[in-house]
Amino acid sequence: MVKQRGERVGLSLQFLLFSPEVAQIKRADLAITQSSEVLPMDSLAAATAPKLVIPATNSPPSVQRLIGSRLILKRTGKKLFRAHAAENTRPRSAAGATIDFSDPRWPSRFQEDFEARFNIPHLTDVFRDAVVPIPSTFCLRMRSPTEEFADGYPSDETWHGYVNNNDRVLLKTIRYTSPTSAGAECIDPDCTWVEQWVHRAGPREKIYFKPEEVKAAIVTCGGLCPGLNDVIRQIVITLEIYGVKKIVGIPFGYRGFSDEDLSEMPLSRQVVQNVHLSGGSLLGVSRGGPSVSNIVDRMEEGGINMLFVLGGNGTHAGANAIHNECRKRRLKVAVVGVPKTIDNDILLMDKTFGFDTAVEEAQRAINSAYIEAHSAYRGVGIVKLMGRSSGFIAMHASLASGQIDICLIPEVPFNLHGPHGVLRHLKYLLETKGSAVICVAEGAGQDFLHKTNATDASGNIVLGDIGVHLQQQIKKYFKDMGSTADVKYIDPTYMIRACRANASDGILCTVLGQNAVHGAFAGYSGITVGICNTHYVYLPIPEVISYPRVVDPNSRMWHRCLTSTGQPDFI
Ligand SMILES: Nc1ncnc2c1ncn2[C@@H]1O[C@H](COP(=O)(O)OP(=O)(O)O)[C@@H](O)[C@H]1O
Ligand SMILES: O=P(O)(O)OC[C@H]1O[C@](O)(COP(=O)(O)O)[C@@H](O)[C@@H]1O
Ligand SMILES: [Mg+2]
Repeated sequence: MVKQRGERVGLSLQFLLFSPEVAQIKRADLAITQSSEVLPMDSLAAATAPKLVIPATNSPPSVQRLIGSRLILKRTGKKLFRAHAAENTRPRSAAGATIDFSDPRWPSRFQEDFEARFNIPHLTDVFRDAVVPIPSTFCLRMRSPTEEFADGYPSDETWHGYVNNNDRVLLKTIRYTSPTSAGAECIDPDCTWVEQWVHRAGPREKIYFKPEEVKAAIVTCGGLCPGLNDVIRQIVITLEIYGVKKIVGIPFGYRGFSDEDLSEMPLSRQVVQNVHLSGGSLLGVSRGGPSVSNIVDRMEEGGINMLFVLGGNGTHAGANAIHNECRKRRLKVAVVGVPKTIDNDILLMDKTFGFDTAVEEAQRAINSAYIEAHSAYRGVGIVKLMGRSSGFIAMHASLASGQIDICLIPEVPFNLHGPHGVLRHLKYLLETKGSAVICVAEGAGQDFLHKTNATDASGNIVLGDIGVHLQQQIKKYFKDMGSTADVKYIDPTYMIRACRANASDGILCTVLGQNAVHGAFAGYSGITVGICNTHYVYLPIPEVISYPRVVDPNSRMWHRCLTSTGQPDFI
């Protein structure tokens, strides 16, 4: 299972610098990750580009100057942490090789490493010359494909709609000139500009599958997310435009590959025509399921040679394992992912589909909580929104509504009690405004809750209900002081997740779904599609799932959220 690599612990800088752990790591190079976590450079996953590397020679005050006054220390487990810290080597490039910043060629070496990491696997890596491409059949000249391509493949060589295999998209677009600049993502202490290019998505002029030889399957895994049906629909429609006739849906996630009582669902334009008009997944979803080897057995038996996998981090880990297993068995199969996560917790992408819809739908719950709180005597509204380890929905929904007084997310530690706690601030709000509204992400404040260590079928930790806990604690706090608070708790999470996609997500789903099919026909496998800096790209799966994307507590966006709510630090 893909898990977060370590426990995150919020600490003040003062404490961080003098804690025993840091006494150790001060002798090693420190990496500041994109989410402002600090860890020894050596323990940074190969796939992780650090925001900033602080060489071991930097004194603590300069660390303070460089990264501001609040940090999250990532413990990778004490033993591992110390073992790495003791090694004290030079900063590593993104690919894991050490970087010697005194070597003037380090930027070009870093760039080469980056290119290698973001290279996207292709069928010809394994089959060399055995796979001969044909001109693309993706064109609009033949709208209703003739049976068996009796008149040859349709093609349109005059159409300038194909993407060149060498086209690239710039992954990072800001040239930071100082590591102290807001949100700075620097490789070295001087913030040297290094271009980081990734592969552009889109239809290619040459394709590596004959449409009549394709059997394509689509599977949707994990939890629901607005837009799943839109993506399914676009994949089916685009496959048909290429001329594919055998398209099936795998029912109920990876489980559909193994359960005897579940069978493939034939798909066509006719079947999917109106599916985007409702939420959920036409195919059904599930967590858990069979082993990768069982899945590939079933794919072999069923003759599936294109697999489109819609899901989050876990699903993509599965997709990558399926891709590797197919390679091991020398199967000419394209496995392409489409990231589905309402939490928006996949790395490197501007956003994932369903997120916009979730933020929009959350407005209704927030507005209701506001009205309840505002109309009650000393009213407090609480809205819990999804976000297992990432508070993007809560942050964006709070910002969009302008009705939230306190936003709590998993990335930013907080106290409930004490002079700087949430409860003390609530008291102040009730005294000054008469009411207050709290928006809390489901993964926030889990330390306050009883841990059961229970996991779901996919191995994800089952979270405690922070909304209920807040409600109880607020009531008790005011009762204990002989006062009162009228607390109303709204949990709209499943109502939000079950919505159909809004117009902007509908378009995102369309482009992602179409590009997934283009990627498969182009012969790529083990890739996923995403939007980076408004352009669509193909990324190798391991790069986007090495850890969940989280809100950077030092980011401009989180700061905007704080200025909007007017909340203090709760530490
Ligand atoms: N590391 C992994 N390798 C293979 N399959 C995995 C892995 N992690 C999760 N899965 C499978 O992926 C599916 C979805 O995972 P889950 O974590 O529930 O949702 P999501 O993909 O949204 O994160 C499940 O069927 C689960 O068994
Ligand atoms: O109740 P379920 O189905 O386990 O889903 C709850 C989870 O779904 C999510 O919205 C998204 O999770 P996935 O991306 O793994 O589907 C989480 O925020 C939440 O914890
Ligand atoms: Mg998950």
